[in-house]
Amino acid sequence: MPIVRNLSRAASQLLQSSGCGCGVSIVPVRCIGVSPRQVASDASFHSVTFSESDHPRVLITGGLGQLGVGLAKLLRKRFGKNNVILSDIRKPADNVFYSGPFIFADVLDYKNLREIVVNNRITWLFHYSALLSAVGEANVPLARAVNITGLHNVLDIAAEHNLRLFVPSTIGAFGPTSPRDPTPDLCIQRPRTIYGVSKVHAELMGEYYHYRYGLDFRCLRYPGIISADSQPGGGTTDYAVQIFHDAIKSGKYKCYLKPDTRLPMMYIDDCLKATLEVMEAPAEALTMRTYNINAMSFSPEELAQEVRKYIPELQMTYSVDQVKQAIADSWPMNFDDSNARRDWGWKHDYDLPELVTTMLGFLGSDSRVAQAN
Ligand SMILES: NC(=O)C1=CN([C@@H]2O[C@H](COP(=O)(O)OP(=O)(O)OC[C@H]3O[C@@H](n4cnc5c(N)ncnc54)[C@H](O)[C@@H]3O)[C@@H](O)[C@H]2O)C=CC1
Ligand SMILES: CC(=O)[C@H](N)C(=O)O
Repeated sequence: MPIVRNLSRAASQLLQSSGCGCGVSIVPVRCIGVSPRQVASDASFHSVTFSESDHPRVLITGGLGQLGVGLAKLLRKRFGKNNVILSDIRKPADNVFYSGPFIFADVLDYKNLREIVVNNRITWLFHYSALLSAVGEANVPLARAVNITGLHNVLDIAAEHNLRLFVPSTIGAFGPTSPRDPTPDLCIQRPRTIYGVSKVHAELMGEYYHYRYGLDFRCLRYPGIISADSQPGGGTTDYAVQIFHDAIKSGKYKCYLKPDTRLPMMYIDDCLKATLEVMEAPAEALTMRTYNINAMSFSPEELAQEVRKYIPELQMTYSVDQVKQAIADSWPMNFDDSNARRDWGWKHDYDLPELVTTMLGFLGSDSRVAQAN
């Protein structure tokens, strides 16, 4: 078996020469030349003060979606404005562009992404780019490219440059054969959407890179996220955001899921708080690298009933979208997040009543909320 012997000798020589002595640090560096397009990064990114240099240097990919702008705001408050770079392939609104560093980054362009990480001395990466469940089913090739090839690019760059990497997963990483009430961290995962398949792949690849190359990979499975000042990007849980807008505007909402479809949900502030907390948690506290997090669980009819406490005239009708209903019927109804609560002290702040008053207050129905209380 001379070939096998030679291969294992070569591997052990590489391991010994890796420098850190831990035996896992050979990183999957891709053989590429120097990019011909050495874009000078914005001069203001370089003007890091002494105290700012103690903070991580953060890049958020896919940052112009429902969650990224809020995450940038939270991280900038904590680490300083210039230490957090928001990126996307879309054009930012003026208020986002002027609120801190923004850069174009296509996660499918490996060399450009690598250049951004190097030029800006990035140390933490939040990988938010993705096509969500409903839009993913409408364009499987694109979802496969962004969610899987994009992830591979990010993983290699993170491993090569020793980054701490956060990749969100989702309730959509489970499927009809998973236990649904509640769904634990470790169980059967056979999702039936390209979105879910790509997220299980992300969980497994991230954990593999952690054990194989020492990558500091951290992952939370988010429930459906509800926010007032940002629009969802084409998921199955989006109804729980739209209902607030329509209830205030017209007093009517036509729901695409059946009235009793129960799904785990969370207010955006809790989601972003959890994301920062797991990234700041000491590595020793993490017994796993992928955690469920949860806050509440409700059906469209239960949400409508809570909204009617403040907008009694709300009329809810149902026109079921078969694709979204089939997806929702295969997802968890309740999420077991006891490991996150035990390991790094996860605790949500918003249950259904607080969610509803906060959303209505944000969207301009404060007077109705005040009258009802
Ligand atoms: N919003 C939610 O309810 C949940 C979100 N998540 C995860 O959190 C992350 C962020 O979610 P959202 O902000 O809601 O998503 P979103 O769909 O609102 O935003 C995704 C962003 O990715 C960008 N993008 C698409 N292709 C790209 C490419 N080639 N290169 C760079 N960027 C690209 C889009 O322009 C978009 O701004 C996603 O990974 C999602 O799977 C997980 C569970 C629930
Ligand atoms: C729960 C999610 O991941 C997302 N909101 C979707 O519905 O696709």
